[in-house]
Amino acid sequence: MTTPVPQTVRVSAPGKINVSLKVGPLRADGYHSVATVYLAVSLFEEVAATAAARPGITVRVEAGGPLRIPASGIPLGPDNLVARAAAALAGYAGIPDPAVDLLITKHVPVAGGMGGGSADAAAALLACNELWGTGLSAAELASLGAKLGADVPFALAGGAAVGLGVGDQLTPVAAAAPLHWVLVASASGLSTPAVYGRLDALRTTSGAVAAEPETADAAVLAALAAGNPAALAGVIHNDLQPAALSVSPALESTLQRGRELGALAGIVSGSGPTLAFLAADGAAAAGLETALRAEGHNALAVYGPAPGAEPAAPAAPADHT
Ligand SMILES: C[C@@](CO)(OP(=O)(O)O)[C@H](O)COP(=O)(O)OP(=O)(O)OC[C@H]1O[C@@H](n2ccc(N)nc2=O)[C@H](O)[C@@H]1O
Ligand SMILES: Nc1ncnc2c1ncn2[C@@H]1O[C@H](COP(=O)(O)OP(=O)(O)O)[C@@H](O)[C@H]1O
Repeated sequence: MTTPVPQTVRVSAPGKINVSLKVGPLRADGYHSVATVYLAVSLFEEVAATAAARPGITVRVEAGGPLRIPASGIPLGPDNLVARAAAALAGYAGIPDPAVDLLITKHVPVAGGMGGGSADAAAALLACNELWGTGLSAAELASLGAKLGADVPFALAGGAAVGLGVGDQLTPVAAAAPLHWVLVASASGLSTPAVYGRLDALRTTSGAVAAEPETADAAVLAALAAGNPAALAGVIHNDLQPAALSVSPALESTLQRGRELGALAGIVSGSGPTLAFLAADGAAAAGLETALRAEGHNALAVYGPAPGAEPAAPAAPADHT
């Protein structure tokens, strides 16, 4: 008996926040070395890869989800990270004429500082690896992913991890208990290179000399390992935050408001503009989500760590009762 070849493979992959992000000086290659602590959160992208009748890689996007993400700003051609992921895998595995339709179900804010495009790339790598039976190992997928974006290896891995290098050199770290957060999405995104560039400019203006970040913040790792949100609240830190606030000053008042409404701490997620507020527990996060929504913010309670890229749960059967 032969094993049936799957026609569609669906994979989910998480968005992330950086609970700690130290950024070094601008390097000659245009990147910055970082020492970050990533946390995958329970807001997932999904990519469905379907075998196509004719050669070519096509991309469609279904937007929406609890944060009502619009599809605008997402390229649908070969620049989309899922198309680049499929092409990279086909090139590596020696598939000359890949034929696949890729459907992204978008839940993570676009250009939001939560690595949504990286999650899509990670999901596409895993889905095409399964669809084409190419059998790449997790390490091979991570290495292909790192060429697509610094955050892609973490979207494959999920959980909580220290990221060194440009964020792609990962070491998983322990998290004793789920941490509860409330995300606040913005109506428009911020460009990651522009926010890194603003950080360089702010440092030049102030005369601050950035150190090469060599290790992740030990106090952050201890608070994660202990599952202690109150301790974590005192030490979460993002070197890109002043730059994101400088590009988008309106974020400051929302950060302030989240704290007034009971968040233990608030931070810009990655290069922003999504904000992440840390809550004491799940009930506090639900209350904060309600309070922020009542004031017109696009807020969502999530938890982390969450799993990395994995086969998506099958759709719930239709209820015929
Ligand atoms: C800031 C962070 C924090 O995790 O995430 P986001 O806020 O984008 O989600 C990452 O460093 C972003 O990772 P990612 O979005 O995958 O970056 P890439 O596509 O590889 O790079 C886009 C551009 O950002 C800048 N970049 C990125 C990573 C890095 N360590 N240093 C940089 O200077 C470079 O200008 C680069 O050309
Ligand atoms: N699948 C994708 N989803 C979102 N953005 C994508 C995708 N493919 C390419 N992009 C481009 O990458 C940019 C940043 O993507 P995204 O990962 O959403 O943001 P961030 O780096 O802030 O986490 C977008 O503005 C868009 O131009």
